[in-house]
Amino acid sequence: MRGFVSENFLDLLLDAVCAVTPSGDFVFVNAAFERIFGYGTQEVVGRNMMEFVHPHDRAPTLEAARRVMQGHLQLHFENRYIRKDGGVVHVRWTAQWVESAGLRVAVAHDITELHQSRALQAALYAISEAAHTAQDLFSLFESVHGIVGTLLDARNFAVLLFDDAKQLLHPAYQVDVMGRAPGPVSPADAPWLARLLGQASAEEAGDSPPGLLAAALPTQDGPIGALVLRSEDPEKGYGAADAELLHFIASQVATAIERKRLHVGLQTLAQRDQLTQLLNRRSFVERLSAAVRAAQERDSELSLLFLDLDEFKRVNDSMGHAMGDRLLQSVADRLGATVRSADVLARLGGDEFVVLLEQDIGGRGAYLLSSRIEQAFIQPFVVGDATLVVRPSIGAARFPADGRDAEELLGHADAAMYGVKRQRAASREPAAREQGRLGQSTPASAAAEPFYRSAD
Ligand SMILES: Nc1nc2c(ncn2[C@@H]2O[C@H](COP(=O)(O)OP(=O)(O)OP(=O)(O)O)[C@@H](O)[C@H]2O)c(=O)[nH]1
Repeated sequence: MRGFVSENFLDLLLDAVCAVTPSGDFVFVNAAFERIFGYGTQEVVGRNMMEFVHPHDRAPTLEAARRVMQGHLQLHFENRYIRKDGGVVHVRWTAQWVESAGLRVAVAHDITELHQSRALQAALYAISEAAHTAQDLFSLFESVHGIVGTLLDARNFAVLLFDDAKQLLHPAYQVDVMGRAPGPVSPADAPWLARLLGQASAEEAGDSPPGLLAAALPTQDGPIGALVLRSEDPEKGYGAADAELLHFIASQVATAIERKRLHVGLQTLAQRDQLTQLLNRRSFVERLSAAVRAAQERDSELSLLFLDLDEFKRVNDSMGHAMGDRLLQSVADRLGATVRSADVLARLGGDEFVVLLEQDIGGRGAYLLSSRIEQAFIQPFVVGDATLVVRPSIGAARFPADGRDAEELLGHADAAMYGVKRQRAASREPAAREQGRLGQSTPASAAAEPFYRSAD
């Protein structure tokens, strides 16, 4: 009966059945073994099973085999094998030592699909988690890269985002093991990308380059870009199942990008001054408070500069509020170009600006920056047809000497700035009196001299 069963039923089983010697050499495999692993009987009998085990799983597999040899019935041991076609197959084993035959007998159930759906579920969860936790789009793409890498060969991976204005796809993130770094690409020059973005038909586009796998990032308003994977072995490339998988992932990534963009947009809106795009008062005070805490911990110092434009009101009064706005924007740009990238620049409101020197190099650092700003304002501002000369009064405060917290420091720097402004006004007074300007209702353009002037 036993012979009858083995001869007639073993090859009908969906699970692989095999028998190996104590050292792990195959002596028998059934037909399902070939369906699962890709190797026929002739190709494996006499070879050691460890050759086929995924390198990462060899140690636990040897340990499981040792336990079977000790007489334990091994149920539900999971490991991975490399299929003949190079693919990875996940299997769940049941194995037993058969003393009478001197062989280990094992039955392997293919759980690759189950594993893939589990991995996919985990990946989708991780992508949505990353959309919430990533600080910005780049870190979101870094996380997505890692996640896609758990499912597909993503050693070469790029996220291309579509720039509507320029009609170009920009690599917002790309990692390439060979160091290739292609720049922006126009769908007009890459028909396969045009097809992905729905701008060309399959007939027009033809096949995508060998070894490439790409999926559009779909949104309700159309694709916003694409995920692109490149295999190092174009012969092997990616299959239809991989394409389907990437397509599915791409739709989740597109949702995550949209969510992140919205979040970053709202965050920027809340943190930035809308006129100049500099940090606003609220976020500057947060930043200053954090810097004070850090300086306290490090037992170090920091400096703060407080700037207020002299007689800015006259620009508004004589040339209009819109012109005043444009001057404030130009002032913000010039300040941005004058401070170091490590300094934190903000507009507190009106014509008041502040600079925080987090990487402080002593009181001298603040003094030097203050002089540099004064120098930068010597050059007139050209706003539309007008050439305007405007100067800032600058006050400074240092932590911890001038204040223990953000509020005290700002108060001190503000007061110092007013001291400078008063001195200046006092030194201007005699000259203004001479010209008969004080106490008179004078045309703004005349009264403004020398603080601003219009182009002729
Ligand atoms: N164009 C424009 N003006 C603003 C804005 N916010 C505030 N202001 C004006 O900026 C002026 C600031 O005036 P102050 O700093 O008090 O006065 P000032 O003329 O600069 O005089 P001093 O600071 O004493 O030299 C006020 O007239 C405000 O109405 C803005 O967003 N745009």
